[in-house]
Amino acid sequence: MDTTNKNCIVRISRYKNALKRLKGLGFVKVFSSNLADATGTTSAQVRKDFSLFGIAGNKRGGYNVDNLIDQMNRIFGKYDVHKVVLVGIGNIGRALLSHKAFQRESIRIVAAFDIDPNKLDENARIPILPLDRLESYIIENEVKLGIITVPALAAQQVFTIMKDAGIKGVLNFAPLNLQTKDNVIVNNINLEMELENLVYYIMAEEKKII
Ligand SMILES: NC(=O)c1ccc[n+]([C@@H]2O[C@H](COP(=O)([O-])OP(=O)(O)OC[C@H]3O[C@@H](n4cnc5c(N)ncnc54)[C@H](O)[C@@H]3O)[C@@H](O)[C@H]2O)c1
Repeated sequence: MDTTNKNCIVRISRYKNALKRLKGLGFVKVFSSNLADATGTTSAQVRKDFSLFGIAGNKRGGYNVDNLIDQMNRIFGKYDVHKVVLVGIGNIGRALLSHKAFQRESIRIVAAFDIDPNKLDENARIPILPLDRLESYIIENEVKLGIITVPALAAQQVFTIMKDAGIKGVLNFAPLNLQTKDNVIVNNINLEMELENLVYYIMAEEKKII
């Protein structure tokens, strides 16, 4: 996915969150200007993003909120169930496993894997299995998404197993950029970098240098 499309999908996600808020406030219709104000962009950008993703609606009379949310849910595949495997049951892995949204929504963690024999539990609500079963599990269950929450040193090895077994999208929490020449999308979540970024902007704002 190129950067333009990636930025656009991030904005669509923001529009969707804004729409949910506006719906909660009683809005039945919205204009592109409402969404632009709520997400810090311009009306022209909202309309451009909608056109790129084929989101239809009556521009002059306003867009129906429920209908927009429905169209965006389709873009994010909310009406299908997307199976996810998670590797590394440490602090972050456990937090993600117990996250309610992954239990009832369309994105569902179906199995977790670890190398530590003390952490395995085949009978848990989400089974925790040994790493050597990762490849066959992905293939047999046709899983397309993976989450990596192992230490940095182990992340590339885990990623290679996932990729070779057919995973197409990876959310990586380990602090390194995974190497891939294949058709796999990797989203790196680097919490330290994000915080550093925030610190910079707060400092810059205080000194009024941006
Ligand atoms: N904890 C944080 O606040 C935090 C913040 C930012 C980034 N991270 C990064 O996220 C990742 C996970 O962090 P954490 O705190 O949950 O780590 P953790 O040490 O608590 O857990 C890591 C887990 O991975 C397992 N593991 C190790 N090698 C493995 C392998 N080859 N295959 C399968 N499982 C393996 C371990 O047994 C352990 O259960 C790390 O890369 C860390 O740098 C963590």
